[in-house]
Amino acid sequence: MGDNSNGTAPVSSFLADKSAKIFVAGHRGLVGSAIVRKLRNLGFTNLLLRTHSELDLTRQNDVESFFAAEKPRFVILAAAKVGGIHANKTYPAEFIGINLQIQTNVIDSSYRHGVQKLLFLGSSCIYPKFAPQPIPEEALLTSPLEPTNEWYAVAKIAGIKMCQAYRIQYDWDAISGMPTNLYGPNDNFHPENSHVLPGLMRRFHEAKVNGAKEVVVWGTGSPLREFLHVDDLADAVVFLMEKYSGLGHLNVGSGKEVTIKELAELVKEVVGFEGALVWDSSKPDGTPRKLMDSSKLAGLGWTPKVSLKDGLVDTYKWYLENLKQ
Ligand SMILES: NC(=O)C1=CN([C@@H]2O[C@H](COP(=O)(O)OP(=O)(O)OC[C@H]3O[C@@H](n4cnc5c(N)ncnc54)[C@H](OP(=O)(O)O)[C@@H]3O)[C@@H](O)[C@H]2O)C=CC1
Ligand SMILES: C[C@H]1O[C@H](OP(=O)(O)OP(=O)(O)OC[C@H]2O[C@@H](n3cnc4c(=O)[nH]c(N)nc43)[C@H](O)[C@@H]2O)[C@@H](O)[C@@H](O)C1=O
Repeated sequence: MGDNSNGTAPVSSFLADKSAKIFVAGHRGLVGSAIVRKLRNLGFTNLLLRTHSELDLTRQNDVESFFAAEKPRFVILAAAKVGGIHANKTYPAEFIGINLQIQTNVIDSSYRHGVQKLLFLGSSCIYPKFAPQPIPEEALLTSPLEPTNEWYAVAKIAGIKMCQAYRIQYDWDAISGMPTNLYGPNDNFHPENSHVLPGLMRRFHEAKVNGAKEVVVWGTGSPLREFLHVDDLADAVVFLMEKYSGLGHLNVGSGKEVTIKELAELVKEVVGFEGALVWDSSKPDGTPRKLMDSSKLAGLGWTPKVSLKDGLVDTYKWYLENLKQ
């Protein structure tokens, strides 16, 4: 727990012991795989990893037995039911139910089995639909959520509150980071259920390969989104594990926003598709704008490094090398 003058710095170092056992939950996903890359690059040698089929985190007894047997020292919770606007709208029961189950099981078992520190990941969708921009952490629970993702957001808000409650009642070091929209290697490129960036990358790529004249893009193109490369997020996760032990959740963003129209033009250029964009305004826009205020994290000394253009080039390279066409 924090015992420094501002009460938010950890008492012991995360980076000091590279043999510490760290459970990265969701290690094959976009975020989990980037965290594993980062930890391995830093020299960590004792990562505890389980695939979904090896350990279903919605099963309380299995999670309990796993923690009892393995006793990790640190936990980074990057396992969740995740998806873009269409998936969130279509599968509300899964987005609230699975996420509540995973996070409740992992947070509670971590506490019960002596985990020294846990990091929970939420999302910028926890904030009200019409939050002030850029969105400060204090905007949480001040007005209604965006309906397309309220089920997921409610689960994520419960995760933040659970970490806070365990810190208050048990003096236990659980922290929460709220990333903005992420992208990068190992993203989900599903045509309907993905987020906008991988969804468009795949659609433009397939249109280029098939010689299509146009590509359909959802909504009006006017919503603004803030994107962060997942390698920057992984860097921020390690930074938070090392430097932060406060009660409040912290925003993790790039500080830069683009309209969906600008994003679509950029992805089109990176992929090299030369046809036209057609806007399908029957599809939802979602929240109009969600630029986060990440100045608290910046104040602790963390800054992102990857520009959107460089990140897109890197992601498209990964896509070409890794996806079965
Ligand atoms: N992607 C984004 O833009 C953003 C993500 N985040 C947060 O980051 C975290 C990770 O997201 P992301 O990496 O994008 O998601 P992914 O879908 O890429 O990865 C999620 C991981 O969780 C695993 N998982 C899901 N359900 C279970 C389960 N029941 N038991 C065990 N493992 C399970 C998945 O395994 P499998 O595939 O085998 O099911 C997968 O490895 C989430 O908490 C998300 O809210 C926050 C902001 C933005
Ligand atoms: C990270 C965050 O992600 C989700 O929120 P979102 O930001 O609205 O997610 P999105 O990436 O799916 O869409 C962004 C914008 O882009 C437009 N859009 C255009 N064309 C496509 C398209 O082809 N696919 C998608 N998915 N969107 C498209 C789309 O209509 C919307 O205006 C949350 O549900 C929640 O999961 C969460 O936390």
